[in-house]
Amino acid sequence: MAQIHVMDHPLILHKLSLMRDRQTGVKEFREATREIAMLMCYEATRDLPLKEINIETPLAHAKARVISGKKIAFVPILRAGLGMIDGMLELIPAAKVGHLGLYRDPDTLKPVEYYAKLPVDIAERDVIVIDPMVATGGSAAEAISALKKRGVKHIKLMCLLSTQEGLDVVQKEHPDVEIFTAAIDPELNEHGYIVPGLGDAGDRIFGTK
Ligand SMILES: O=P(O)(O)OC[C@H]1O[C@H](OP(=O)(O)OP(=O)(O)O)[C@H](O)[C@@H]1O
Ligand SMILES: O=c1cc[nH]c(=O)[nH]1
Ligand SMILES: [Mg+2]
Repeated sequence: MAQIHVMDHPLILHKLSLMRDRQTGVKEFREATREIAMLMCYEATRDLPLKEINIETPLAHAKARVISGKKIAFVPILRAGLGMIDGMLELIPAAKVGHLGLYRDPDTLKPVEYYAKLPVDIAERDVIVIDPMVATGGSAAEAISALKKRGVKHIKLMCLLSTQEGLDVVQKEHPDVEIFTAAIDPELNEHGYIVPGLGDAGDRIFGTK
């Protein structure tokens, strides 16, 4: 079973608390989403392979390490995952971006796919799926399945808030996927919202409620 990494960095936890606060407006919520995504991208890319190259510093020859050309793609789950993409791209600007549109049916809470546009070479890329919320886990599991169907072999999942029950669903279907979450909250309410959570991430990022 691949690991679940729960963040403990004070900057991440501080910004996450800002996001939880109902008083936090769209601008600050969006900024915090972007910033946490950037900080978590740093954690999730610790295993990127390096190679040694020869360079000239102003003083001497040196052997220096650079990332060895790994092909990466980020796949935000629409809509809310879009709030995390700019922060990720600030760290890895050359990454390709695929989009998967899923919404949760409000009655069944099951994910419904409505859009998919992925890089043509997605099967050759290491993919990080991003979505601020893993509640029942249905959307994340479905997104990962959609990528595997298209031949993707190496997938990580990055979210801000999750529940243990949602993570269990993802891990059961996809034991190979390493997961990064800023926090794990205690429960889901009867509408499938994470409690205490932060509300509807998509609505708070885009100001739709
Ligand atoms: O783990 P689950 O129970 O599947 O729930 C999580 C999903 O719910 C939210 O999306 P939503 O359906 O609200 O769509 P939106 O991003 O367009 O608001 C969230 O961004 C996840 O994609
Ligand atoms: O708490 C939740 C659960 C699903 N989607 C959200 O945006 N928030
Ligand atoms: Mg939503």
